[in-house]
Order: sequence, then structure tokens, then C-alpha cells
Amino acid sequence: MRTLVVFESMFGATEQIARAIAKGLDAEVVNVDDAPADLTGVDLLVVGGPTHVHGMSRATTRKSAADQGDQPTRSKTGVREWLGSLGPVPQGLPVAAFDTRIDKSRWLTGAASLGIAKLLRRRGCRLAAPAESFFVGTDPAGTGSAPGEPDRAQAWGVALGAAARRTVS
Ligand SMILES: Cc1cc2nc3c(=O)[nH]c(=O)nc-3n(C[C@H](O)[C@H](O)[C@H](O)COP(=O)(O)O)c2cc1C
Repeated sequence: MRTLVVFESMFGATEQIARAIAKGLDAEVVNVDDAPADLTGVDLLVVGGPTHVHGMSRATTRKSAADQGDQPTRSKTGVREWLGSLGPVPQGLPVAAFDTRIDKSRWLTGAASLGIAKLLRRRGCRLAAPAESFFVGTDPAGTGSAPGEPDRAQAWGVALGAAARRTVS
């Protein structure tokens, strides 16, 4: 089973979570900047990005992130743009969405994963698991996920893989 984890990350937290999920899934992991436009041969797709202004990033919020950090951002483009640029997607492709965000009520913070899941469904994909959030510390420009989150992400990947294998031959 070929599993692909595509991440967008400014400061590194989402990349860290993506790599932990990929470890749990035994999957390939790729920065959205280098993600393929053709998903032929992919059996399970996982897409994640940082929550910006209650949802997926936009060029303006990525610019704002770039201006906050003292290093170049990890991704230049976003999952919104990548999903919009994809060629035909295998209909019914099992997918899952995740994000990173501040550890407060989702009602207050928003969650990019909800928008990612919506775009994936619009493209004819089938959600193999509900959208999930992983948390960063209280500093929005912090460079990593909160303690314990990579382990939780790896476990989420393991569970997602088991669920997908039950439906993918
Ligand atoms: C421009 C900008 C807007 C943000 N807006 C939100 C937000 O609405 N809700 C939230 O929970 N976190 C927000 N954050 C914090 C990000 O979610 C956090 O920086 C991100 O998860 C870190 O992941 P990364 O290191 O992969 O970029 C924002 C960060 C930036 C830079």
C-alpha cells in the first residue's frame, strides 16, 4: 500500500507532526512545495498544514509568518494551492487531514484540517478518519509541537493505517 503524507509548514511544527504520522504509517512524507500533481498509484493520502487565521494558510498569512520568523519558512506554497492545482484525483481515494494549531477550544482557534478535508471531499476523495489537530506551544512563532504531540501523531498514524487497510485491498 503506497501512502503519501503531504505537509505545509512555516516554522517546523507541522513538519514534525507529519514525520511522526508518516512513521506510524510507514509512509513517504513530502513538503507541499515538492508534492506531486499526479496521485496515480497512491492508496492513502494524508494532508496537513498550520492553522492560519482560523483556517488554511493563504499567501498573505504565509508572508506574515515569514516576517515573524528569523529563518526562511519551510514551505513557500500551501496545501490550499496544491489541492487546487492537482490533476484528476482517483475517485474514492482514502484520505485524512490534520493541522497544527494553538491548544485552545477549536471554536476560538479554528482548524485548517476542516478546510483541507472539505477540499479533499470536493475532489471526490473519501475521508478514512475525522480531521485531527495537533498542538503547538503558546508562542505562535514557536518552532515545534507541544510535548507529547509527536507520540500522539504517530499513534494516530498507526490507527489510520489500520483503518485504511481494512478498506484498501
Ligand atoms: C499568520 C498566522 C496566523 C495564525 N492564526 C492562527 C489561528 O487562527 N489559530 C491557531 O490556532 N493558530 C494560529 N496561528 C499559529 C499557527 O497555527 C502555528 O504557528 C502553526 O501551527 C505552527 O506550525 P508550523 O511550525 O508548521 O508553521 C497562526 C500563525 C500565523 C503565523
